[in-house]
Amino acid sequence: MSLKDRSIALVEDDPIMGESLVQMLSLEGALVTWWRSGGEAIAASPRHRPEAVICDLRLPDVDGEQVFLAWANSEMPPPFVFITGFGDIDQAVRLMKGGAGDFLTKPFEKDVFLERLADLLPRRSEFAGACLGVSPPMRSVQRLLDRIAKVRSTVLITGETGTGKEVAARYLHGASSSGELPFVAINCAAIPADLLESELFGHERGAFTGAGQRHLGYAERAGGGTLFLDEVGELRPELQAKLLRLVEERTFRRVGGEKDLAFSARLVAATNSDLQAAVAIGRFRKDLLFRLDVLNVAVPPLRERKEDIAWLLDRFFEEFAALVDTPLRGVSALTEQAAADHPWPGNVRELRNRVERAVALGLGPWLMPSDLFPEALQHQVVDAFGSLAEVRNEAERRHIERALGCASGEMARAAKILGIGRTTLWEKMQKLGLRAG
Ligand SMILES: Nc1ncnc2c1ncn2[C@@H]1O[C@H](COP(=O)(O)OP(=O)(O)OP(=O)(O)O)[C@@H](O)[C@H]1O
Repeated sequence: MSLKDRSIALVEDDPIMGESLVQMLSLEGALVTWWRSGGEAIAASPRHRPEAVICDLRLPDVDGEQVFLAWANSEMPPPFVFITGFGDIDQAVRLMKGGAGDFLTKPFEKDVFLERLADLLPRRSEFAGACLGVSPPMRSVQRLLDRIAKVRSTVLITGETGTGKEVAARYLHGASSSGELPFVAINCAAIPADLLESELFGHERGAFTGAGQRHLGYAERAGGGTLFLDEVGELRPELQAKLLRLVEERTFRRVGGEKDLAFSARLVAATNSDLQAAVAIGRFRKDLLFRLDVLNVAVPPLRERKEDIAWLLDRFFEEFAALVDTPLRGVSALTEQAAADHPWPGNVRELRNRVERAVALGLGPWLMPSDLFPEALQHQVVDAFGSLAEVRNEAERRHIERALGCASGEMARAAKILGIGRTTLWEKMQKLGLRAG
């Protein structure tokens, strides 16, 4: 697999080794960010989302393991390739068991290094096959994104926090013809306001104190791919003006630069705030909103698409159960019921976090409501108990609903998925008060 336009981070204190790796990767077309200390890499970890990190295990300030742990706690941790000396192999093996991607012992051959790195990079086309949900509202969001993927217009994705706006943006990117090009994400609220401009547009050497070398911003690194601006409503007025120029004229300038540079990526902005209201009180530019909101995709909150809850529960359960040695065999019907009744103020993110914790701590064999909602009082958990018949009916109802969802309401296909005859399915649906479609 080619490294062209893949964003790679390097954590290496040795200037000779660092230079040579940067050169080697750049020659392959990779977009490289080089941090010369572990501290620098840790400080940058919440903002930068490279597709892989190459990290020296022995760094002068903090251990490479600490750098790995800082990234491992992020939402989409990138794979790590550790560069180790002979004495560090035990530690490297332990890190691989903990989820790092690979390690190479110095000295290593260029071709071996590039091949092992390329193997670790996520395949971009995988995004295209992803499915955003089984509920009717999410299926229509997915259909809309499939249509938008065919054009290059700017997109505004709206929705409450944690609903999956970035997941939707990644899906759109993967489904586009530029899906092999970079997807560069930036959270406008997570970067200190005074750094944002140089992070977004880059800076020239000497543009300000500490700007020791030219730095390419996200707009430039996105190339012909997608630039995803999350929480765009948080941009300060000066940056709103610069973003307007980016969208209107499709050009930008690095901080301290004199040349206009062309912006060739598709811009996808996202917000969980009401931008119309922000315009009304003068906090957001009306002309910018007009330019961003060319195509609008509204991701509904999880409470408005309850069919996705059990589906996501299963997906996250499988994802986390595969990572640890757990006695848990699956999610109980009671837990599905309790999850369906929960309002999910933190949306999909909350669900994912709850499943992660439940899988880590659950004693099994089934993930129970108290694993998912440990804060609930004991008596509430007891109240959630129904008779066996109630629980069985509820589980059947949910399973049939999911099968119908997957079969787009077609009874014959749903019956096949469920492994029962059409008449049996029809009878069960009558009994449970379900309708197809
Ligand atoms: N359809 C989905 N399938 C699988 N995981 C999802 C889905 N939607 C959201 N998630 C997961 O939920 C979490 C939150 O998603 P994401 O970051 O896309 O939400 P967001 O709306 O962009 O949040 P914010 O407003 O806080 O930026 C992530 O861990 C993401 O992987």
